[in-house]
Amino acid sequence: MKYKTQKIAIAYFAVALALFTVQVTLGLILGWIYVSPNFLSEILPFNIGRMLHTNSLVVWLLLGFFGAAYYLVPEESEREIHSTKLAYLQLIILVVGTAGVVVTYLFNLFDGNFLLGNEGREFIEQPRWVKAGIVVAALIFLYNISLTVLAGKKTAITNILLLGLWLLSLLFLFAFYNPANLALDKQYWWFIVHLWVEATWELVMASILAFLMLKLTGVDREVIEKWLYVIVATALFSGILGTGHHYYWIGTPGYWQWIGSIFSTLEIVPFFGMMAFAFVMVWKGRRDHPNKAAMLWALGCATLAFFGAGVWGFLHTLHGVNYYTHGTQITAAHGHLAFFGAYVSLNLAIISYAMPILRGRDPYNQVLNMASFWLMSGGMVFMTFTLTFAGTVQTHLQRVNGQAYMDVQDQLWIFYAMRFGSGVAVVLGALLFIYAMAFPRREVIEPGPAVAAE
Ligand code: HEM
Ligand code: HEM
Ligand SMILES: [Fe+2]
Repeated sequence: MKYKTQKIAIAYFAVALALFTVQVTLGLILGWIYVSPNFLSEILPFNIGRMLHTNSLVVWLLLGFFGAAYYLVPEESEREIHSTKLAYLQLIILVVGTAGVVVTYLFNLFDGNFLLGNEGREFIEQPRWVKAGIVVAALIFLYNISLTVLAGKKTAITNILLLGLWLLSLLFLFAFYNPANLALDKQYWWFIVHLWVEATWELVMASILAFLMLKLTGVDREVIEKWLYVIVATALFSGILGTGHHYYWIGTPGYWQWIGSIFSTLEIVPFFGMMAFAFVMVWKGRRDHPNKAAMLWALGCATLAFFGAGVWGFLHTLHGVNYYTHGTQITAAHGHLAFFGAYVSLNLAIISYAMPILRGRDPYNQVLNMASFWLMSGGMVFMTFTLTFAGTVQTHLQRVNGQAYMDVQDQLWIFYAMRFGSGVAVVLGALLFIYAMAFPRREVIEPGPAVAAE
């Protein structure tokens, strides 16, 4: 570790991983409710658990991005972070906001209250006071990081990271705009939900991957920067108009069906680019970096993101297909693998790389970390298949044959049972990851002098 303010990242990563455990455990509960619908129905209704599952996902991913920024910006800018105090203040605000959300959702408090009640729009259900807190925290973060970058060396990696973080924060402001007209409400709602994961977060992903490749493979910075610019340009070119794939059936004009189909198909390009980038860098790289687990997560991230977002996204993005699959388990299959591949794995990659350095622990539990990669990724891939099968059957019975929703659900039981099984693997993988990062490696018993002499 070259700069002492990089240590801020430890706190962010620790809180992120704690929330990650909460998120996947809630997923498991939701998965069990699908198998046994009355499970916990009095204490934790499905809709509340679902809000907590998706919101904790987004919050921990963002905390991970913030942590990644606090780790890599000093190294890139060759400067300490402008203010350590502000960085911790930002974390405290976010933790208090998260606690507020959990309490409000769990006990269903302040229903309908303008400031304190939850808003009920998927992913941005947070009460308005929490949203305001998020904006304050984001402003503190942007101020702190921007001043650091401006005072120091500017690299393509920090420029693109900052661009992504600024744009995603600005887009969050649409969370305050909730028009009464449902079509308009949805139109702006996708500005956050879609333009986050399919535009601005992609910039964050590309820059963090670039940083990891720079460190892990030792390829020249100029080569990495060229790739970075191409990826960012194709991401923005396709992703912005690609929002149209959510405008097919919400009451917007019909031309969106063509704009959405064409541009969202092009969204495969940046994800393919990131995968090709990662593999070409490893192939060209001269460095044999000892942290193989970080490399595994980085390559896994680029690959699973290509499949989850690119391939599974394309599967249902043409409007002729989406007409049938909209809002079925096909959507859930894609949502899970895309989020896991792109953003969960990205965070686990940078955490795997940075934590051993931050905590001065090298060698660390690397083999366990790699085992957690296979367990978690295997579980998520299996879950994606079970949901894809469930979604295919559902689409046919419900959308083609016209059977009632609940009658169809009854016939999908076996897929949901298998999804639950894969969820168990994911949760175990997550716990293993945390164990590998949190605890020192057991001492390796060196051969004694007698053995060595043989
Ligand atoms: C890191 C891993 C995970 C990620 C990234 C993730 C992500 C998500 C996302 C984005 C949604 C909303 C999906 C949509 O609107 O289509 C969701 C819902 C859900 N997730 Fe997960 N999840 C993860 C782990 C799990 C696990 C381990 C389970 C357990 C089996 C699970 C079960 C569910 C269920 C049952 C829903 C509700 C789906 C519905 O409304 O029909 N998730 N998750
Ligand atoms: C990492 C990037 C991505 C993530 C995290 C992601 C995640 C999601 C999630 C969670 C949903 C469900 C939203 C909801 O209805 O609540 C969704 C919907 C959708 N995604 Fe993605 N996605 C990504 C990239 C893509 C790409 C590249 C494509 C196209 C090639 C795509 C095509 C779609 C389509 C068509 C829907 C609407 C499904 C429906 O009509 O029900 N996604 N995505
Ligand atoms: Fe989208």
